[in-house]
Amino acid sequence: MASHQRSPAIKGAKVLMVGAGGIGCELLKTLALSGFEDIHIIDMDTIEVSNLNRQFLFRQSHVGQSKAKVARDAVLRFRPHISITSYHANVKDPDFNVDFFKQFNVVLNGLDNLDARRHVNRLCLASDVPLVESGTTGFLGQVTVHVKGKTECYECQPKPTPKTYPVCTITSTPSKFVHCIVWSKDLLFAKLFGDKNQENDLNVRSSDAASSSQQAEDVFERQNDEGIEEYARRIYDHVFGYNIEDALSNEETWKNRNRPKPLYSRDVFPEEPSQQNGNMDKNCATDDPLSVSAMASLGLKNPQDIWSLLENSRIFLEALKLFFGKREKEIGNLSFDKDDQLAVEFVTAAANIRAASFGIPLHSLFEAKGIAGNIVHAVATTNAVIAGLIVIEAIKVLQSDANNYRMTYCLEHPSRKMLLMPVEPFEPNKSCYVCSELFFMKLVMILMKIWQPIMLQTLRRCYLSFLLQLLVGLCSQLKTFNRSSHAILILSIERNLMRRRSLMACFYLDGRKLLE
Ligand SMILES: Nc1ncnc2c1ncn2[C@@H]1O[C@H](COP(=O)(O)OP(=O)(O)OP(=O)(O)O)[C@@H](O)[C@H]1O
Ligand SMILES: [Zn+2]
Repeated sequence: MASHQRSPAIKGAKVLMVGAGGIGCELLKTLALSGFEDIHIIDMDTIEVSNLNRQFLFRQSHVGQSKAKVARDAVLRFRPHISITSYHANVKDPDFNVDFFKQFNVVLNGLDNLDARRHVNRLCLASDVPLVESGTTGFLGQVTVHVKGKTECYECQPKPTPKTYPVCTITSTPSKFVHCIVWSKDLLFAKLFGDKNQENDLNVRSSDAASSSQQAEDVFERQNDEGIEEYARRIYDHVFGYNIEDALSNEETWKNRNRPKPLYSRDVFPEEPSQQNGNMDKNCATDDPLSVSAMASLGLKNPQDIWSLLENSRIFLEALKLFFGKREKEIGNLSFDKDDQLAVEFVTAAANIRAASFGIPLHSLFEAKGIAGNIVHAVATTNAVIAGLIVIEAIKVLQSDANNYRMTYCLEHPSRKMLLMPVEPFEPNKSCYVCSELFFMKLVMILMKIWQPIMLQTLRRCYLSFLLQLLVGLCSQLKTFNRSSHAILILSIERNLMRRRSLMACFYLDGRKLLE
């Protein structure tokens, strides 16, 4: 690539990469081809078969070997004269301390978890080394630059927590397929196969049952004299028929919404379901409960097909019957697992039947599994684009081109015909408890020294970060002090308290006193 145009800043740079996975493999290759000659790479993992479709430095024969080492060897094959040092280790190991970080001109993250990202952020702040941070989720990705005192640190803004949905949307007014999946997985599956005593927002009484002798009973309980077929159909009619009819009786709810359609098994099946029965024998060959399959019984093969309402209804009944027929011992203790084929089939079918009732497009088992397991399939191209952007920002950092630093977002759909959206980095957040250099730290330390036993107990009990943020709030107007030791002190306090060490240990990291 640009080897003949290498700038001295690139050639002389010593770079630390953390993570040799999807982004890391691309990044190492791009760094090497861009003229970087001294690269260190840390990754704690070994190669798995599932990595091979996108982590192109790895081959089948490498499965089980260190990612960092194999990535190094693969790149050295086409760039034999550069230096690549690999560490098969956790970046949180004490060996990777402030002194270790100080030897680098820039640190580049290709990690997949918040915890390690925060740790690297703090070490970069403490050692005053710029950090280029990155992440991808399917088609989405971002690269951000964090330079102490100039731009915000990785922890200046709170990170979004996993998405949750209002309960009423899930239980009564779904408008997206994901709402149907959450209902199917967290309410229906949990109610039928999980712990019966657990609180659950699913309506447990059908309108017919309310007026009958079943009034006080849980309709999800199978009666003593009830056959599996009869039970499965009763559940079907209850959740997709009676419950929807019940919801429709509240006119207010549907004033501005499309009314759902109640579905009963007698309407969905053109003939008696006994004639539709799957071939359970197709499941007899295996002893592994996780491979029992309603799809196999019914001869449905392609997980990427979108089943009709009839097919979903057949899968629903068949999966329910298989759970009671072949996995009865587990009932009461099951929780949804994306690797449990029968559970995925059941959840997909139930979500699709509910979607059909609410006029929401149906999805394939493959798609439903992704949504239910919160799986976003990695896209190799996104990783490659992000790796390229990391190198571009790293070069700017090495050339101290601060005016041109950019946070770049990789979008799924073009915005103004652009898929990449560059934004100027934000300034450090003055109330960030990691990078803001406020008097409060001194205050915390004095308090700790005086009240060590009490503080230790209290800190162990409450959330440390909450406490620190509270103190930041109180002291945010006070003058700053001590620029360098701030982030690392936080790191040390957290690390030592979590390991239940003495409070004085907090003032030392890797044997060195942090503050006078
Ligand atoms: N604390 C850590 N120390 C060192 N390496 C880490 C740490 N945490 C995560 N990593 C590495 O970061 C990399 C992230 O890569 P990626 O997101 O592609 O994940 P993956 O495990 O390779 O793939 P997937 O999770 O999608 O199966 C992994 O190789 C992982 O080992
Ligand atoms: Zn910060």
